[in-house]
Amino acid sequence: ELSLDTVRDFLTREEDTIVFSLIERTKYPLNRPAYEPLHFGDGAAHRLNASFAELFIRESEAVQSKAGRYQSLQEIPFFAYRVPFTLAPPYNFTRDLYPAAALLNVNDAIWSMYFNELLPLLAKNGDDGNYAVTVDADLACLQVLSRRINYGRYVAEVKFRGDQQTYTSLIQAKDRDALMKLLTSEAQEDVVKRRVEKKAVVFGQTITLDGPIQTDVNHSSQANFKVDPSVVYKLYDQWVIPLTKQVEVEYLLHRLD
Ligand SMILES: O=C(O)C(=O)C[C@]1(C(=O)O)C=C[C@@H](O)C=C1
Repeated sequence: ELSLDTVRDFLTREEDTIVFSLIERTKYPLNRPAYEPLHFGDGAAHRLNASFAELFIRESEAVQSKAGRYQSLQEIPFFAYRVPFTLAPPYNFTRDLYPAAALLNVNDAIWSMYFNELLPLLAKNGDDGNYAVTVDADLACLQVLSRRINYGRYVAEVKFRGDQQTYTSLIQAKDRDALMKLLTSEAQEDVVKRRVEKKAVVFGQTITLDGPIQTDVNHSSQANFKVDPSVVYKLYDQWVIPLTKQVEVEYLLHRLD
């Protein structure tokens, strides 16, 4: 049963997965060659128009697609596939989303944000050649960020059902700004950003048998966390929440199609 509480619980639990997946990526150096166009042999003719990261993610998603991952609308791949059958047992997923807007997503924006903005803040310079495990860690980050952000479809569906009259007139007027204002709760955004920063403080500590676990975000700057809590705050403030809201508005604009 979808409600504002259940969709917010879902987003809250995804925070844990996001923080842990970022922590995993920080284990590896930047490993820049994994993100540059691949070359085989000499000359321009041997240059592929894709990086190792793109090939790895495309192939990984193809396997997962065959295994039924994208049968659930909570999951949206970065590359499009036509897969004739799935290997997984069939399951009748509930269809909570409005069909005309169900597949709407901002994966392209998530992809470029992750590689161009976030990754340089996460990974230290260096190259240890462990490209497959590194890019596997990128894939885990991308998948959870995509699931969280594109879950804005479900949040928007709940909000629409909760106030159909107001939303319907704004949708009919195609009033983006008013829709954005109506679905925004600044108090909730503040809770989310401060909580996720605290999770980075708590989850990212080196655990020893003596001493208390640190929970105070403001007095923890001297400590050495696995992922910088201020980067996690910034990730939510600048990208995760704004993109989620973009998904919500786009979903609503197609809610009466
Ligand atoms: O919880 C909500 O109501 C949401 O719409 C989700 C979310 C978020 O991305 O965390 C986005 C917009 C709101 O202003 C508050 C929070």
